[in-house]
Amino acid sequence: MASEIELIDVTKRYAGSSEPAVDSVSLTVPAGEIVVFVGPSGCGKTTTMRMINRLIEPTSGRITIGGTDTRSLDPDELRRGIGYAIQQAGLFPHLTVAQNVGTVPGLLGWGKARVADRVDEMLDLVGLDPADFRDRHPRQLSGGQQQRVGVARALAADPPVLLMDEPFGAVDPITRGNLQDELMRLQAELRKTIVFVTHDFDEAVKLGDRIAVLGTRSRVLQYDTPEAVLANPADDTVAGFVGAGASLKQLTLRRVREVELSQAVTASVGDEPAEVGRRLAGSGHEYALLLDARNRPVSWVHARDPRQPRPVGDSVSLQSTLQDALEAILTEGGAAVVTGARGEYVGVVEMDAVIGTVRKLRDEHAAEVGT
Ligand SMILES: Nc1ncnc2c1ncn2[C@@H]1O[C@H](COP(=O)(O)OP(=O)(O)OP(=O)(O)O)[C@@H](O)[C@H]1O
Repeated sequence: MASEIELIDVTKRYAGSSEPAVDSVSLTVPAGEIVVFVGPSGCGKTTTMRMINRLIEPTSGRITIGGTDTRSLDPDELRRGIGYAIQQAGLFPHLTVAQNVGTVPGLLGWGKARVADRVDEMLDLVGLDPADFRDRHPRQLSGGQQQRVGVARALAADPPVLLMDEPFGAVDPITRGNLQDELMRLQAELRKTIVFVTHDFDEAVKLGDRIAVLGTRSRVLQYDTPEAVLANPADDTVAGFVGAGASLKQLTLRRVREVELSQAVTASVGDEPAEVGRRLAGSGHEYALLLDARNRPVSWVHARDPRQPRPVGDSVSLQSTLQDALEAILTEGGAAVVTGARGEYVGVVEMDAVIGTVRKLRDEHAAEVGT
């Protein structure tokens, strides 16, 4: 069960600072969604996030979780109900992986056997073999493994709310991508309310159901879906943050199944070249796609040279992103073959269809904001 989080006019003034670190922020995080706070260093992301679990007490304003004012709860009790994952994982170095993951369930008074079961279930969930990892110490883990344990620990007591502060900030880009993919897979299953802090805009686009772009003192510059922020940055500051290549980034948000597919001229691998030539004649196409007995694409043949097939290299599925499709189009030179669940030919995606989709997206979002 997830809970909505609401920040109402929340301000934080640190003692001795003339300016507030967070100035009157109001924002609703819908239940079961990932909201990413993204903004430059020092803008107040961490302060804003930590006020949610009262690691930092707001100077004024109100925060509710599932409708309950957090000030009405004991801070320790509040924090046991909120998962918290941070950069460098923040594991206790002298405790084993199992003891780290079992910390909050232990504090909640769960019995030993139940905690042990839960630890194994959580390690499994984040892709670590419990038999191999439960008795290790954090120093015996790679950075990526430590981050996985950090996520397992945050989820162990099954909290409805998860706060994640640059949780994948300290690992290499490939591990980071894998951890992001895993978080998305977990979230599809768990549907927690997640607040995620990063200064990496691409990470925000990939993970967020919504993105809150924050400026100085945590002022909310734009709060919208990644599609809308990319298509229509609210002002120059947001545009600067979105950075170059906004249209290319949009391609990672759209799937091949959303694009109108074209049909290639097809023939069977065993067909006579003359038959292939007949099919191409008058079709307006230069190439035919040869399919095997199970309808799977094998090679392309050119009308002028039907005896010299060229193997299909890169193909995409209906679930692939348009970025993958574009990559395949460029590799294949013209069109990318699209296959279904069993590898069967479904259609082809062409450059024009990709361009058309990006243009349509931009028009839709332009219409929404009335520009
Ligand atoms: N304990 C503190 N006492 C005084 N000022 C603080 C304290 N913690 C943070 N600040 C100040 O508050 C502002 C916001 O800090 P915060 O850590 O929330 O920003 P951030 O956006 O998370 O930054 P980063 O991305 O660099 O982690 C900064 O100017 C910082 O110097």
